[in-house]
Amino acid sequence: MAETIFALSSGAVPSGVAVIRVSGRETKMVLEKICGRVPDARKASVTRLKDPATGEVLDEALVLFFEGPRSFTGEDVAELHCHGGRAVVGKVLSELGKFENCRPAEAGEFTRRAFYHGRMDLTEVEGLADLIAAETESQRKQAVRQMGGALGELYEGWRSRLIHMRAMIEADFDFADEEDVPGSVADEVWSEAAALHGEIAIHLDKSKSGERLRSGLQVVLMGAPNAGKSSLLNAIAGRDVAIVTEEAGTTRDVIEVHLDLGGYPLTLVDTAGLRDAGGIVEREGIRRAQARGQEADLILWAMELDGVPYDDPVSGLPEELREKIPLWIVRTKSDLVTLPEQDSSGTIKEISCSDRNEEGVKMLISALTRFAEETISLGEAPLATRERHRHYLSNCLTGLKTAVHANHLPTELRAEDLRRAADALGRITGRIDVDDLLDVIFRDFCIGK
Ligand SMILES: Nc1nc2c(ncn2[C@@H]2O[C@H](COP(=O)(O)OP(=O)(O)OP(=O)(O)O)[C@@H](O)[C@H]2O)c(=O)[nH]1
Ligand SMILES: [K+]
Ligand SMILES: [Mg+2]
Repeated sequence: MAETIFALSSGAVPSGVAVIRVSGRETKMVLEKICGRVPDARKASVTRLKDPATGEVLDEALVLFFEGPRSFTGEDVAELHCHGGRAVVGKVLSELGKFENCRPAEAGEFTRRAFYHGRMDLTEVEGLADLIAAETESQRKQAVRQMGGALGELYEGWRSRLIHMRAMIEADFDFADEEDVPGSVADEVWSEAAALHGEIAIHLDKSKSGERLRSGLQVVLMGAPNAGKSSLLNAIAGRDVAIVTEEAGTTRDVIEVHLDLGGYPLTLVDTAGLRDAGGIVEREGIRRAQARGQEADLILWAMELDGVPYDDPVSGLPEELREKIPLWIVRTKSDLVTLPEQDSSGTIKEISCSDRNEEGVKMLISALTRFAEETISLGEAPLATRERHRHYLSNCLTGLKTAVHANHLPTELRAEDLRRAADALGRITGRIDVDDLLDVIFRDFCIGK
């Protein structure tokens, strides 16, 4: 990391204040040249920024200096809080680019350096990315917890238990000839390994919750053409998102609305009405609708409320979706008929509403909010939040399981499985060779972070 990097780290200009961050070996030199001195570390000072060549004043800025390793990146870091005008920011950045060994930062490069200098583990890096992307209150909570190291600590704790187990086995091995006691240390280790397997399995089981919280629950509106799906989407979103007409087959594209329901993220998806007929475009729409249904956490099956008893309410829904995905029936256009409250199939939740009746829409929204709370409730324990975590957790479990059950194999081989299990956890936190992972993880970062 020979080069010093710089970037605009605050949002788009123009803005009231723009924060330009500098990190690397030349930071002090840069400060001397454009501020005239290196300010006291961690103390804000108002300073004139000057063009080092001509002495021309570029801006009056609030300058902060953090001496490495006590900084975000672990290197010397400066923050120049300039006025957020386009020309001001452009001029300061171009002056910084003129210094030798200084160049604009790449996306995520400040955080990458923080990781390299041991300021953050990989789960903390991911937590930071999630915090920046968080749109709802529950996403913010989960991200703050992960950025604070809760998930990394959990995994490092498990990993050190595994390392300890291996050490016990090796010690036992070394002394095997000397002491001839039945019921060796190894037996204890294997039962502890089995217990750890149980703990990790429970954690992995809950990981779907953490991932859903990051990406939002997927709720897909499906039903026959003209059932009133798009009208319902518009009513729930509170704005005119999808085209509504009396023509059957109006919607073709998959239309998404992102909702914040009581702090929980939920994506509501409108789709083409399902039917056999239709032209090329509509058939493609129907194919997309079904594909989207496959990924749903919940399908809302829209059908007109008509008072006619039905045997199979969801006869239009493909078989594979019915069996796999939770489903509610939403009886639409409830303003057109008045019916006594009817109990239908009993097992499927049924809600009546109409885009012309605020009460019905409110009922549906609160039912969806409860569904979100139940599906992705945040407990006390940190949750795995990414497919990447799930992948290595299952590798860890495989290693543990093999070690525990292979009592016909030599102890060295079983200890090797424990090592594999520990390494899998080390790859989640970044303690074990992760070079191949870094590009994927830092890809989501923006410039200046
Ligand atoms: N009276 C009444 N009419 C409704 C209601 N909801 C929808 N409609 C009407 O029903 C027709 C179809 O509504 P859409 O929302 O386009 O139905 P859709 O299910 O999205 O239809 P496709 O996209 O073609 O599959 C339109 O003429 C709407 O105005 C309702 O709650 N009450
Ligand atoms: K329609
Ligand atoms: Mg529609």
